[in-house]
Amino acid sequence: MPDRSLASHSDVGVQRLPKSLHGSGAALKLTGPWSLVNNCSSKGSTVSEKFVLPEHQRPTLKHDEYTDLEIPVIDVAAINNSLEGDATAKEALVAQVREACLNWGCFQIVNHDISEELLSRIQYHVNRFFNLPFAEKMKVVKQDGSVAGYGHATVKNGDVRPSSERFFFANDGSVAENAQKLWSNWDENDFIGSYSEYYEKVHQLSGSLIRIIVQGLEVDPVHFEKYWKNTSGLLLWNFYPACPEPQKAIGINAHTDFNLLTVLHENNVGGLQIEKDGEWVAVRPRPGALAVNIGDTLQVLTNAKYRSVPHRAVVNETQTRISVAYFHVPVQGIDIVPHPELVDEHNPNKYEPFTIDTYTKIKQAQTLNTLELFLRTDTRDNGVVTIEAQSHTT
Ligand SMILES: O=C(O)CCC(=O)C(=O)O
Ligand SMILES: [Fe+2]
Repeated sequence: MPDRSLASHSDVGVQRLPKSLHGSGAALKLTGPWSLVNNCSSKGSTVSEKFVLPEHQRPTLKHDEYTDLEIPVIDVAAINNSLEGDATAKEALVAQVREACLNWGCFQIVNHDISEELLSRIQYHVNRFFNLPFAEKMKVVKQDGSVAGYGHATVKNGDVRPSSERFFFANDGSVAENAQKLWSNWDENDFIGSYSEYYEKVHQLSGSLIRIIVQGLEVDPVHFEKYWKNTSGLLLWNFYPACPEPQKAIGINAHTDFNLLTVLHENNVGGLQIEKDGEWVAVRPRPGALAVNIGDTLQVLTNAKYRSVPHRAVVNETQTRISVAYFHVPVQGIDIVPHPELVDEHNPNKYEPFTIDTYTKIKQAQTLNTLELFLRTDTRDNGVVTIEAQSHTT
């Protein structure tokens, strides 16, 4: 099964990059919103050509092809216990999370404090938004240079489009503005209320999770804290319409996330796949559970002890899938460097310093193996980095 190996999942051939950190695909041309017009199923029983992947890139693992190889499911009820209060439960949680981070780079959590009622309210708004007529959605289309708005995973000129739509939110007043444009006559308040409630909860939860994650490293946490003190995050709604020939298309290309940590809610359809030891593994959705994955910047802070997991989303023939991703983002303007206690003669510092501001821009042009652009020359094999060019941006 060729596509199961990540190494064979090269989109447009292999690029060879010079040692320089910069110039990594800045010339890529991105499509504009006009290319959103139709979705995967718009042609009836066959998939529209713009979504058809070359044969060698097609996903062979179906959305619901689950096996016994499953990502860990972790009960996080003890997440906010004080160590003094219930040391045993908390220590057990730290140990489970550590194992999951070392072996998988991701896990699912249950018994968190985001209620199923709130999750279904969010799903209601997600469905309502994406089912609006195209012209309505275009009222809030993402403009060049802004983070927030409606769009789809950016694609290079001439490349095939992922079969999904997206709506990005930013903490810059645009949520209220967009809500007004869309819902001025009906449930604007309900939308903003549900959005804010979810944002606050998932933001808090991510803050607690990241502390549990770094506790498992058994190093002085002070180095880490500046990266997430008063930090914020971004929410993204993803929408994957049913696709008449799902085996020919992809919902979101293989990528890693740019940030510290992502918390993902999905409906009960299935489609998320993660890469484990060169093979794709389908993640089984569990009602009420949230999926958590390590992002690139946490990989750097841990000097690659914890890895940012490559993942993708596949589509299916009959059901619409939605997901809501929360990206916990490090504070801007600070160099991201590994914890000194995780660097020694056996594990030299692998990365050149960078800020999240720079990284985010580069990530837009290359979404898989992006960190290889920042490998220190003394840790590279031969001074030349091999990357797979990708077409999706997170
Ligand atoms: O929808 C999913 O399962 C994955 C979404 C994702 O990876 C992303 O938005 O970065
Ligand atoms: Fe992602």
